[in-house]
Amino acid sequence: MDRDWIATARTLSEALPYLQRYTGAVVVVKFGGNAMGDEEAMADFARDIVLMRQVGIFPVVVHGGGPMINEMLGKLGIESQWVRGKRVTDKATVEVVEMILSGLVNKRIVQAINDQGGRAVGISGKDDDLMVCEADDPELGFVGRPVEMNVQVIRDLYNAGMIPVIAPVATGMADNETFNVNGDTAAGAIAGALRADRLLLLTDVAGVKNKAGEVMTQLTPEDVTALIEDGTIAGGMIPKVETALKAVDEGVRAVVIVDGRVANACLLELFTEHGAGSMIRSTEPRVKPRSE
Ligand SMILES: Nc1ncnc2c1ncn2[C@@H]1O[C@H](COP(=O)(O)OP(=O)(O)O)[C@@H](O)[C@H]1O
Ligand SMILES: CC(=O)N[C@@H](CCC(=O)OP(=O)(O)O)C(=O)O
Repeated sequence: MDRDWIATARTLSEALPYLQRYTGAVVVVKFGGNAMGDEEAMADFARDIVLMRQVGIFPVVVHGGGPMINEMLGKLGIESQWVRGKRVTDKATVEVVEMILSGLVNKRIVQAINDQGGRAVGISGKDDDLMVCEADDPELGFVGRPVEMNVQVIRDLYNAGMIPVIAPVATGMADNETFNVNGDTAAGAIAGALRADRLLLLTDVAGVKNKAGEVMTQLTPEDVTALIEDGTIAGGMIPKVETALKAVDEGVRAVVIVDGRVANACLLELFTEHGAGSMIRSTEPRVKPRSE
């Protein structure tokens, strides 16, 4: 028993350099539907987020919810087609997407964080015109590509001690338009606009795998392009790596694709030497300072 307490104290002590490194850092965490799992996984994620805020990090949660959307569409007898990891979205589908993401999933995460003592506030890309989109591709219907980001609402929330939890649903340029945005795309656009220190993309695999099925701990933009071209990176992993490249290009220091099924995935990545998953980072020095 005594030994366990000693180990706990040592773990905390060893985390000191990482705690110091990340104080004041903005960390955007994309919580994918497949990583949400059961209540325990949700509570575990929520505890990590609250701990991050407690030690002086500004966590910003952007979530998905693809499996939950599928479940409701199934009940309604609506089928989805997928193109390059994105859901083809007609009018009926976008209504279900908004109900499930902004309603059910967003509030479930908010509640889980608040249950752990955090102060989560749930919004979508529509609130304060956070994310304004245009149609990504005519083939995809109401799938949005963010074209205008207004991230002040996020800064206002985290500077006031709150944890923003954001559903990837957005407004369009025209009145009454609603767009379904891929969760990874939304997280990348938000991280880019905030020039975040880290973007963690939580998913249900150990990282990006190469042809031999091994997890790659570091990836360059050239690796990513080659792996998409030869089909090694496919399906839902495509928007993730494309997001990572774009985010790094926009000034995010590093993007890490992390296994969200592992307990304390965020803490493992941020606060231990071990790190986790696949990292895509810029070798360029930061050009633009982050505005407060
Ligand atoms: N090269 C690859 N490495 C790892 N996963 C890959 C790769 N190519 C395709 N995938 C698939 O991408 C999936 C992750 O994307 P997705 O299902 O959209 O996750 P999430 O719901 O967490 O956002 C993995 O479960 C895996 O099946
Ligand atoms: C355009 C598009 O594909 N939107 C996604 C939004 C949810 C999402 O991204 O969920 P995950 O992160 O759980 O996959 C969808 O309709 O499923």
